[in-house]
Amino acid sequence: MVALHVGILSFNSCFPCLPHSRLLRLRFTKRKLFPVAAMDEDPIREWILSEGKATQITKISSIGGGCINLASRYDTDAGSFFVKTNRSIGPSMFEGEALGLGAMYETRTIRVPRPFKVGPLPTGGSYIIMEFIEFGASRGNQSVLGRKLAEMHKAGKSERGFGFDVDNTIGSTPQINTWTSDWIEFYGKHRLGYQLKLALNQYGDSSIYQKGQRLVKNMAPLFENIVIEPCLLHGDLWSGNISSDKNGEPVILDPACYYGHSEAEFGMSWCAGFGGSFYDAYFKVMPKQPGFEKRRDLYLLYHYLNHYNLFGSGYRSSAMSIIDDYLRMLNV
Ligand SMILES: Nc1ncnc2c1ncn2[C@@H]1O[C@H](COP(=O)(O)OP(=O)(O)OP(=O)(O)O)[C@@H](O)[C@H]1O
Repeated sequence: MVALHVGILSFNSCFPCLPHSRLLRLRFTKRKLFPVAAMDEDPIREWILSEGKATQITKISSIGGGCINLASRYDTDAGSFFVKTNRSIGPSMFEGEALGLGAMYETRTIRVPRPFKVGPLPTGGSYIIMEFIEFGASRGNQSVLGRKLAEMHKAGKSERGFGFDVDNTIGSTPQINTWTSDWIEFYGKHRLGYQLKLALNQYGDSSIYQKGQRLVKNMAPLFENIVIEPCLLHGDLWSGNISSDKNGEPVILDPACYYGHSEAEFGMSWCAGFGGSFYDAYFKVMPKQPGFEKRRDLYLLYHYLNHYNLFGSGYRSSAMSIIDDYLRMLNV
């Protein structure tokens, strides 16, 4: 198969009986019909065998676990690569993932797979190639995870405010990351407001929409007496996206990165199993801010609303009771 990537020679080996002139004609026709030349027909192989510095792909095996994309391991003489493909969605989703992984990788704090390449598949859809990580058996040490996550929050700073260079997705829901200088405005509009609008459009749920918007307009007192600096967040930190490498070092995967309030990172904590040692280690590096406890549910709310929008009414009551509690607490 490697030979397929070296143009006329490889063609020759596939059609050994054709006279040279016929071969050239065939090659020409093929190029005309398919502007993407043979070398580009499998851009994943092409990248691995060029910039990936491999001369041979020895094995390709599929990896289960993900819900949205097809995942594979490519073993080569230059090591292993992790590849995800999506047959219907264009490269923008993986570009968002690669930018997020790249930003986290650059902080040199917590381990994340290094992203290598994103592109379109010639048959439609897209792919991402990244560093393959050999996972260990355990979930890793909670206090190391807490410390390294806090180190990432501390190191990942933004000069453009809250947001990210591209929009990305949370699950399969679009996540809008328009740069905004004010956190309360960003969280109200692009996080809670976006999900509330989705619930209104999707389910006609005007009750949750109206109450939720009332909370958005009146939530400023929850942020009194704190300075909120934009920190690089993983954005979708739940147990399915947390692992450890074979040395027991924590690894975080599959991000929905943006620069936001550090506390928003705990919005998926209801599915993350963070224990006391995790939080103790985290707060040693990123001290707990006044009012942390009273904002906790506000950050869960975004993800409960997203689950309501993705998976239906089972999550509505959790979202609604958070909104009702805040409206009562704020007396609005
Ligand atoms: N860099 C990597 N190296 C090795 N294995 C990986 C790597 N990244 C992810 N995996 C494995 O592949 C599986 C699928 O990856 P991932 O969860 O990113 O897929 P996805 O379909 O994009 O995500 P999801 O459906 O969970 O949103 C994971 O459960 C994990 O076990």
